[in-house]
Amino acid sequence: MRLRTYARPHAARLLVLLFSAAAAQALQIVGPLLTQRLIDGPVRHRTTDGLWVLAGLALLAALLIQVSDYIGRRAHATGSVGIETALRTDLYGHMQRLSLSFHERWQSGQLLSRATSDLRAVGSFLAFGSVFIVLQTVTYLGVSIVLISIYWPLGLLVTAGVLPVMVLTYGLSRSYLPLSRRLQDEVGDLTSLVEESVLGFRTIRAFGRHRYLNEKFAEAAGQVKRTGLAQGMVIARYWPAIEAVPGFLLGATLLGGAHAVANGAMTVGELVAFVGLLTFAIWPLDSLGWLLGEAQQAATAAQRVYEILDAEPGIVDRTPTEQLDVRGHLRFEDVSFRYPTEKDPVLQHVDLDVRPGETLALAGVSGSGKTTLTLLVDRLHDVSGGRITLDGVDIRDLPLETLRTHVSAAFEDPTLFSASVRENITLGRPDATDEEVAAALRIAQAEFAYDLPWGLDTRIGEKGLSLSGGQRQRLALARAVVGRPRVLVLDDPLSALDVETEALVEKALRTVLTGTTALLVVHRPSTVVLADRVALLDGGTIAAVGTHEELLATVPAYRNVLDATPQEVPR
Ligand SMILES: Nc1ncnc2c1ncn2[C@@H]1O[C@H](COP(=O)(O)OP(=O)(O)OP(=O)(O)O)[C@@H](O)[C@H]1O
Repeated sequence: MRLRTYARPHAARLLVLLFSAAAAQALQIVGPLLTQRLIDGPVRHRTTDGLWVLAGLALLAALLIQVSDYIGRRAHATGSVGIETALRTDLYGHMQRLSLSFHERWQSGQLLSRATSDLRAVGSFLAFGSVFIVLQTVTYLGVSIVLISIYWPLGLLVTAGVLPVMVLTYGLSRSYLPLSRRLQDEVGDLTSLVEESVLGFRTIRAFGRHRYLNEKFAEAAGQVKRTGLAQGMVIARYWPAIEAVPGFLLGATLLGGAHAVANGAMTVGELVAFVGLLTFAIWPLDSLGWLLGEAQQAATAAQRVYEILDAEPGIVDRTPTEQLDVRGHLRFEDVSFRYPTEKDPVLQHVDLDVRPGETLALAGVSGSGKTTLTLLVDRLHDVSGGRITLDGVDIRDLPLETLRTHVSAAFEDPTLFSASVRENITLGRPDATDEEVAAALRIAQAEFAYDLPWGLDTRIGEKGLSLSGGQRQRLALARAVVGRPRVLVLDDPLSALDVETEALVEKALRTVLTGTTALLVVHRPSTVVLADRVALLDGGTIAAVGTHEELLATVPAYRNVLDATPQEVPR
């Protein structure tokens, strides 16, 4: 019922499918009825009178069946693809709106299997199964009425045949549904495993763990097999019984029909027509069982899809205020944050005041909460307590788009997309000019991009040209600084650079940072020099704030944090 909104725009096509399929079914019934006329007419009276009319009608019926079939199949194909596309687009759009916490909680394989095989099951059922359930029910009822009108005792018997089929199908679905859900979840886990091994191929090879992973895969695949087999066993238990019903009906019809003909209650032609029509009643009976199974599969798939569609985006626009002319005054006021999956907060009572144009470095031992703090500025996570303001406005009261236009970020792990260099750089600012892109590349010391085979149009990222870790990081930095954002959040963006390139990037960054408010996660003394002040994080709270020299002189813990940094290289 919830999916009907997706079926509604295709209602016309579904109706065409329903009517053309109904017409085809009705025309099929003409065959046995013409046979009856043939046997009880020309055959019985050994004459050719009316033979050509009957033959012409049979030919016409056959032609019309082809035409309806063509129309029906066309309607089905366009409807099914349309519904699936609409659902897939919505699902993808919704996944993009969902918060970082959602994506951290869900395995990507589970999302993938929902967006592919589950959607396919739902789309195909909406455009095919649902229509045919209606159609087969109507056909069954229609044929039953014709059978009752030919010879009511046998007609009633055939009509009653639907009852055992329904009972058996209900039993089948009760055992089959939980297995079907389990199988779909297990396929999701298997997809995650495959994805992980593809992405982590280098690490797996380097550690010689491919055998271990093969075993893990075999175990997961074995589980999928066991569930698939269990499903097969359920079908094996119920299906022969369901199939036996039409067989029994045919036997009873032949026996009862022969009696009726012998007693003169039926003509031979009527018996032949009855048996011929019976096959049209058997097909809906058979397929109803199968269609109901499809319906159950689609219901499970839809349930899995709605688990994503029903997830709240979490981070949304709250009564947005009008657009700001952002100066870049960033304040953390008694900010605390707890990951939804954790009991204890990661950040507590964080008070920071970063003035417009100021660069504040965040230092602290690993796990002290530096990255988490940077994620709050872009609202990738929302604070659990306190507030963050930009020019005095709570960032939750700013439209997300405004906030993310003014706040730009580069993370430690530079993700590049399978697109051109230019598209990667202008990801957050599609309207950036060539000059702005060139300036960003200069600042990030990423001018190597011009020397790539197709310059800035060279495709990089997955299935694109391979770049070194340092090159990727420089492009990610260029992406962050393009168009001179008001607020810049950089999480150790120079970690993969050699000493010389780092010095060059730092020199160029200095010019950007003079006019930009920046939060800079630092791990080594060389990067700290870019900052006007440093905040030392310790166990999620601010332990000290001051200039690099002040902290070096007065806070022993600060000296330890920077000294302990493994990448520090004498310069
Ligand atoms: N998605 C998450 N869910 C739950 N806990 C998390 C999550 N991400 C980080 N944490 C925890 O939050 C704490 C702070 O992590 P964070 O990454 O902010 O530290 P960090 O100071 O940036 O560390 P590093 O210098 O190693 O990058 C850690 O204890 C970490 O285990």
